Amino acid sequence: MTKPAYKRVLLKLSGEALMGDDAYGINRATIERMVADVAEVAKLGVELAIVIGGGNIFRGVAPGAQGMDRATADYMGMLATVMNSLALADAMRQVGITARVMSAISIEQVVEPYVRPKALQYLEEDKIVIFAAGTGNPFFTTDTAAALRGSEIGAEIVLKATKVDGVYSADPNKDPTATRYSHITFDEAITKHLQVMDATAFALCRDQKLPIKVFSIIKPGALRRVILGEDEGTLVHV
Ligand SMILES: Nc1ncnc2c1ncn2[C@@H]1O[C@H](COP(=O)(O)OP(=O)(O)OP(=O)(O)O)[C@@H](O)[C@H]1O
Ligand SMILES: O=c1ccn([C@@H]2O[C@H](COP(=O)(O)O)[C@@H](O)[C@H]2O)c(=O)[nH]1
Repeated sequence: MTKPAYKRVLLKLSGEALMGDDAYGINRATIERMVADVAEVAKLGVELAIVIGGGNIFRGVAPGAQGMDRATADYMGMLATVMNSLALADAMRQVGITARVMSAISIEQVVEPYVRPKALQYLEEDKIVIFAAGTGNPFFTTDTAAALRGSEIGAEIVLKATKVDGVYSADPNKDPTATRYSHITFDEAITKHLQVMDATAFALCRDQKLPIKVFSIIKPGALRRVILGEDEGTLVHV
């Protein structure tokens, strides 16, 4: 009998990874693979809330936003996460998973607003909750939204599913000599300026004593291994 190591988790899915090998946007095969991974762990009985990034469509700090008012660019980034959230929920629906998208910004004709008690109710009903539009505020990221919502819903851990298989001593995509940590404290990650997540997200999780696991969403079976508490990725802890 396989027993999950957690009862409730906040899964942060990389927006950038959604592109697959495409230049931008949502790659169909990639989103279907991500949903298959999620379906596999949902069956284990773990309550899942998801935050998805927007890097495959728009980032307020990207070169394409240069010259724009930062807050306006950030709202565009948040809307990009709404699109990804809707695509994710729809891909889940197609394989028989019930998901609810809740937005931090008000666009009620499209998606229901984020209301914490309602989100908790959905989780208790074993529905997957997808938190869209980040924190609802410019100058933040979806990593911080994951830390925030994870804290609000009483998740036991934030799982950052990204394109790299953990936290490295430097960006492994830029420095081939970078080495991977199996675990690292929040304070070390912040003082070493490790940019796999932003410092705001690290600081919030540290203050709330909410551990983070960074792992690869590309590696087959990695999400399941993380959920089962097996040795995978990097644990960031107090
Ligand atoms: N010390 C580090 N260890 C690991 N990855 C790092 C480090 N420093 C920078 N990175 C980079 O951080 C990236 C992951 O963070 P990023 O927020 O850019 O992406 P994401 O969360 O996967 O995408 P999105 O923001 O679209 O959801 C990795 O792909 C890696 O290139
Ligand atoms: O709380 C938030 C979350 C996101 N944004 C903007 O959206 C983009 C995309 O999010 P990523 O975390 O980079 O994938 C981000 O660059 C911001 O521009 C935001 O303003 N507030």
